[in-house]
Amino acid sequence: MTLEASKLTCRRGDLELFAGIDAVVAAGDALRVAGGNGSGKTSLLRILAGLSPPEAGEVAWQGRNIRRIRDQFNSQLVFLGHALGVKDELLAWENLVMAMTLAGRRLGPDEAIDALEAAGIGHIADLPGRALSEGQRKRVALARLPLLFDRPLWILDEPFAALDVAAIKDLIAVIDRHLAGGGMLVYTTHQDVFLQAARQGLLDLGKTPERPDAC
Ligand SMILES: Nc1ncnc2c1ncn2[C@@H]1O[C@H](COP(=O)(O)OP(=O)(O)OP(=O)(O)O)[C@@H](O)[C@H]1O
Repeated sequence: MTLEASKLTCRRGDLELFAGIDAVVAAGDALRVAGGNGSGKTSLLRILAGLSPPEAGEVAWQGRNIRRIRDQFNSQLVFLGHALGVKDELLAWENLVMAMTLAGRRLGPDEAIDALEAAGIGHIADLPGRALSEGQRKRVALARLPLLFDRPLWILDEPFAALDVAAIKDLIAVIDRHLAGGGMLVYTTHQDVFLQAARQGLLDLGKTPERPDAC
């Protein structure tokens, strides 16, 4: 299994965020995308997940352009972006059911509550999204991960942000299990975290590019 990015260029208006980016992620690999605020990390992750088109270059899954195998690619992918998709009006367990439904999986209420308990947040299962703290919302969103070990490619934007020390440790354990089972991870973080993956890559986008007309 391989995700391969070739010569990716991303432009936002007049600003070229990055150009000529190459990356290969294979089974068991973790690739960290680093860089300053506004350097283009989220933009790159969205391109790798097929959510935005690159200005130039291509992303291939198993050697085929992801735009040509969209459904097949999506069935192999877990993407968790800044917008966690936790709805204010749904209870925490209902949010998990909804996330799994969107991933094409049926999850019953008891299974959802079990999954939240396993994630250490069973006590908030019956709270509506609007009553959750930022870290709790994040943990509700992350609770889908152990249910999706069979999806090889996880693309996670700032998964550790807003988590407390224990939750970070739990998430590292989930990710390590995913990678040990041949899963793949592309992620961003502003915190240093220590994963067990044998092969860990770093793609540093550097500082925020200056606008061409900046003085
Ligand atoms: N839809 C958009 N339209 C216009 N500009 C955008 C859009 N999305 C992002 N940008 C700009 O592109 C640049 C990179 O944004 P991006 O979110 O990829 O950065 P980042 O490296 O993830 O930043 P951070 O570390 O702050 O999360 C920023 O200057 C941002 O304002």
